[in-house]
Amino acid sequence: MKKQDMIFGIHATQALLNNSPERVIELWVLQGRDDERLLPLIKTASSMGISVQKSSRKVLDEKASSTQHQGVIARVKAAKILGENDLDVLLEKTATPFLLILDGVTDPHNLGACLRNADAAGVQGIIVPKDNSVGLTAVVSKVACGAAEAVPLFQVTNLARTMRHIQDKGVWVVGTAGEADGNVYQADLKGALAIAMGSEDKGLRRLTRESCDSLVSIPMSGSVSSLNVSVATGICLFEAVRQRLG
Ligand SMILES: C[S@@+](CC[C@H](N)C(=O)[O-])C[C@H]1O[C@@H](n2cnc3c(N)ncnc32)[C@H](O)[C@@H]1O
Repeated sequence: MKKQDMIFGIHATQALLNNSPERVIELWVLQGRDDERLLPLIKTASSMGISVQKSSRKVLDEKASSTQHQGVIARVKAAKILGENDLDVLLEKTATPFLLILDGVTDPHNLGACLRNADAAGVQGIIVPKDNSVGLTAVVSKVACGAAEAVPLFQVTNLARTMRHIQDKGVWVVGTAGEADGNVYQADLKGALAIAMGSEDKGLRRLTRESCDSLVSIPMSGSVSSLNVSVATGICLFEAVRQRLG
């Protein structure tokens, strides 16, 4: 397990300082970039006693292995990996769980976008299988715009078993697949709920699909056969939000 990580981007770094400042070891900011968006961040970090170092763009690009750092990189202690026991703690204290299951999403941009959607929709936690899924990388954090530091990600060994476990605790699991008979707008998404999304290439695995309480599709009118998983996630989560608000 890695003991340290890099997180970059203004929103991701700000969220980290807000939610888990104890994880931040030091910040590197772009020399001469004392602009309006970076200054509050620099001030917050300095007030917490976190060292802030000025570096050239070239150094920042190298540290982030990316040019997408927006002039700020945080060196952080790696986040605690959450598992089945942590999920139980969440379920104990949550009256009406609203969860997202991602069955093998491998593209960091997709996981980042799903985290961002989940945060915006008020999802309390995301469940992913430990194997064959992307974890919380720096790119995921950057794309998630702060949501990776706000929404807990539970990495479980056996997804089907975890699904049965949350079902035993009263959570209704709705899987999504283009060929399902019922559509997401007809489904009841109001109670304790987990919405399960499949991977980019294969969709839901057979066992995951068979473990769902129901399956829904998003109606498609055009010529493409499926939506990007993060787009489909946003549609399903916000249909649930619409119903839960009503
Ligand atoms: C890119 S799709 C996977 C396509 C894959 N070839 C398949 O056969 O399922 C990734 C995930 O997004 C969701 N998704 C995409 N389009 C959908 C649709 N029209 N209805 C329901 N879910 C959809 C599903 O969770 C799917 O597993």
